Amino acid sequence: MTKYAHKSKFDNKKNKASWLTFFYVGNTDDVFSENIRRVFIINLFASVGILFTLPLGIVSLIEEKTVLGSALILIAFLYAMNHIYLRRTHNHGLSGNFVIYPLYALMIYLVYTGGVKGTGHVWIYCIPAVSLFLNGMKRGLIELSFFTLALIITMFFTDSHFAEFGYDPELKTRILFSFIVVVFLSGIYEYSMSRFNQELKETSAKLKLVAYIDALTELLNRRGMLQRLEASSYTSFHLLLADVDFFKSINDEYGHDAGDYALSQLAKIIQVSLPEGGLASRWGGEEFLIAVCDCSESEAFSLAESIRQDVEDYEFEYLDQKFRMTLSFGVATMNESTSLREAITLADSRLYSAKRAGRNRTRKS
Ligand SMILES: Nc1nc2c(ncn2[C@@H]2O[C@H](COP(=O)(O)OP(=O)(O)OP(=O)(O)O)[C@@H](O)[C@H]2O)c(=O)[nH]1
Repeated sequence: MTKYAHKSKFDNKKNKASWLTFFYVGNTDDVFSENIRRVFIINLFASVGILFTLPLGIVSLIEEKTVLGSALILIAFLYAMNHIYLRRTHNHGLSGNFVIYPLYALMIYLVYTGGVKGTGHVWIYCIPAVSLFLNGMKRGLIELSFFTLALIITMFFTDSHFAEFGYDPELKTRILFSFIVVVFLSGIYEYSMSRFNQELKETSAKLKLVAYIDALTELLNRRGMLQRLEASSYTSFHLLLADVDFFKSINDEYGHDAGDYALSQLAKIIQVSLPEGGLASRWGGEEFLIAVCDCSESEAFSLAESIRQDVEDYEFEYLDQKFRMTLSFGVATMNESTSLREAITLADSRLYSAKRAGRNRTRKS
């Protein structure tokens, strides 16, 4: 029979955020969601942005490059504001745009002016990774194509300050090609990462299914049932605990495969008898737990009796063997005065009492 000594894993489980998550994301219980991951990474990008633009902006101002210095400090300020906004709202779509578009503009500006001592162009290589991450493959590649076009126009068709720093004329072409190579490599990386993430999601969905569904009967398993019952908003429902009578002798007489087949047929009989909103689970080897709500105790008792009768009348056929089975039921109610665990224990002891009274019967007291 059933033992309920252990506490469910689902009791009072909370995902606690680390201080780093708190710094980048703010208060959240949902640390592992895709949404929060994006918020975290955008703010991480933004803080890296601040870390570079603020000191470079100050240096530029000291060197009396007023426009460049002001632009860098303005970007650092906007990123800091964005951080606060994102922490509060978690609206990563808008914030992502807010990070990437000023970044495109800043990079083109740095290439055009040469930045500090003609080194402005070395920063453009951070663009592909940030753009692909924030926009995804498709939109990222489209935006990177436009950025590359803007880069070509700036370097080859404008009166940029490139030549003023005494670079070899070949450098522009090399910058362009090396940038395209970085776009290409970042694209491959992003593609393999998104494939990996997709596979991870599918595997996690499959694992969840295996963790909560019984493979033989395709009903909820005990863990799945407990999770659903504990998460339920109903403050009262009825539990019908069923156990196959003398199931060992079915196995012994007709074989284990016939026993398996009988259990899966039994699950179907139970499933079709369930009223709307009812839940059925394979609670243990040859035990099934049914939960029904929005009905009276006597209706719950009648449901148990009707399933019991259906099973008694059903002839199981496995290969050329025919056999019959019966069920014993224990029925109990969970409500304000009886907790879920107490109701399960009560249903279990009533089932035991039905067994002792001769089996193939339902006990509700
Ligand atoms: N075929 C099959 N048998 C199972 C499965 N799970 C448990 N069993 C068998 O179910 C039987 C349960 O036997 P018991 O607990 O002695 O109970 P019973 O024979 O049903 O007798 P009562 O419950 O006292 O009426 C055992 O022989 C288990 O091997 C399963 O998944 N498939």
